[in-house]
Amino acid sequence: MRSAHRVDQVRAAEAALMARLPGGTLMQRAAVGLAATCARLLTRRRGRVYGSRVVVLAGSGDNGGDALYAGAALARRGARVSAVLLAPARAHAAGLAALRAAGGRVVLEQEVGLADFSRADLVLDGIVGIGGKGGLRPEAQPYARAGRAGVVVAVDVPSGVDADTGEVAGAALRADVTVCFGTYKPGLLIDPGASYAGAVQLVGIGLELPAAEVVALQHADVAGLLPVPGAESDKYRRGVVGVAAGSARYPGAALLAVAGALRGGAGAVRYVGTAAEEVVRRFPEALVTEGGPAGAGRVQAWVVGPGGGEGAERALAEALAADVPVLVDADGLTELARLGPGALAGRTAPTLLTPHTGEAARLLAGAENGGSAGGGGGGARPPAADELAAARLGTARRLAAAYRATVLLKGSTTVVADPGGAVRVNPTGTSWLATAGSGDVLAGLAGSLLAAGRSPLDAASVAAYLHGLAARHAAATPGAPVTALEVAAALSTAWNDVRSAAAEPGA
Ligand SMILES: NC(=O)C1=CN([C@@H]2O[C@H](COP(=O)(O)OP(=O)(O)OC[C@H]3O[C@@H](n4cnc5c(N)ncnc54)[C@H](OP(=O)(O)O)[C@@H]3O)[C@@H](O)[C@H]2O)[C@@H](O)CC1
Ligand SMILES: [K+]
Repeated sequence: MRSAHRVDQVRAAEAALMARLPGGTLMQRAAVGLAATCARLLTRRRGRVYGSRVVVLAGSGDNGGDALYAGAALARRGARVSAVLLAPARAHAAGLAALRAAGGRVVLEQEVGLADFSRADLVLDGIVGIGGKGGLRPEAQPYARAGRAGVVVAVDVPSGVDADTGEVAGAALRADVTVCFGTYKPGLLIDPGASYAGAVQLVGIGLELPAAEVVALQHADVAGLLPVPGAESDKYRRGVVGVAAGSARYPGAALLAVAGALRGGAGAVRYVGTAAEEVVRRFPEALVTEGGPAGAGRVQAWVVGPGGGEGAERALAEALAADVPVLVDADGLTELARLGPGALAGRTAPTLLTPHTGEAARLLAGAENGGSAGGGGGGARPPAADELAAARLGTARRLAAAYRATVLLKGSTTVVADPGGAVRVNPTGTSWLATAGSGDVLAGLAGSLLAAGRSPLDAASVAAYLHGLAARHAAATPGAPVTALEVAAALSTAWNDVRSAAAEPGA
């Protein structure tokens, strides 16, 4: 599991540890780890550190200090190191002295700095770290636009990325590798920040941190959360997932949601809706009923909404009336936005919402208006979907708080937020999942995990993880496009992948 902590948590842990250690110890630990990664990267690129060209971009804080000390260590191994000072009067004095003593040179002119930057074998981005506010300042912006021949290593956080949220206000410096200290930061795991961070490496510096609110699951965590039938299991004990999906207009959504549900570990899938005939023809193992959730037999969790069309209103009302977990997706979310959070107020079983950012915008507007069906204000401007996408963590949390439900916000970096504050970010996503029907598969899969007894947080984060992995497996060649049905078909490979990696010694 990758655990990410907020800046205030890191600062508190740092202060507690620094009170017990000689001054400068933590920065030295950070710089040693940073220099080791840089040396490995240079050796991979050029065969050796000696003679390689290194540029240190140093800002005014300790982030610049880390970079200058690491630059000094590389200079001692024979690298030709230039330090570009973005705030010359406030550069980290001891770090600068160390660099000079090791033979590094200092560059103050931007033109020279940019020329060095563009031809360097390796650039250390120490402009700003967890003390940063806002995007890159004007003096640093040309580096974000400049061409580069070598590898860019961000120190702790790519400069310009908000460490707590992954938001980028204006420009940020794109890194190939980020070396972070003490813990991951949420902004390194959540887009757009994550897309600036490249490969993220953690250097331990001995911080004692509280339990993390934001985590990214890894194979071993997911393996531990997969429902595995015991010897005594029957289909009811394994869970029956009810799928209320599809309509005359969108029969395909029913098939895709059922395809996902069949591979999520529930013991049986019960389909209700107008596509019953197509469903049973394609999936003879599914139980089917025409009509709505109220008249269907026993289920342990409902999935309602994919391709629901005009039937979504009734399906949602009937599913929410059942005292079992309910996953609401697609047309079910549009209907829920119309009703507002009051529609969930009487529920005691959990609810899981799976919006993309467009649906999130409608849900938030519905929450602010008290539901347009409820005759509330109705006048608030719905938040724009792209603004919500740029602030994914905050959006998921706002929705979870407003609806008192677990929210899986889809998109580049799927974020799952529990109303209690816990957040999981998905590390397996791929942009090829932005394909028609892929959300229907995800809804079925997550609903199946709910029916099998997983909590909404676990069901949603495990489903997102397997779904992303399946999309990678489904591609004929790495990075090739995939269809939603291929993703559903590859779910068992993803499942096996997770289990076998977790079974390996040392996992
Ligand atoms: N915590 C730990 O355990 C350890 C932390 N360590 C390291 O310390 C780093 C944190 O150092 P820090 O606190 O000095 O802050 P830092 O990020 O260097 O920047 C603050 C300076 O930048 C400025 N500034 C602000 N915004 C800006 C912007 N957008 N663009 C440009 N400049 C901007 C602001 O000045 P201002 O101009 O606003 O007065 C201020 O002077 C951390 O990321 C890690 O690398 C390790 O050494 C070991 C242990
Ligand atoms: K940085």
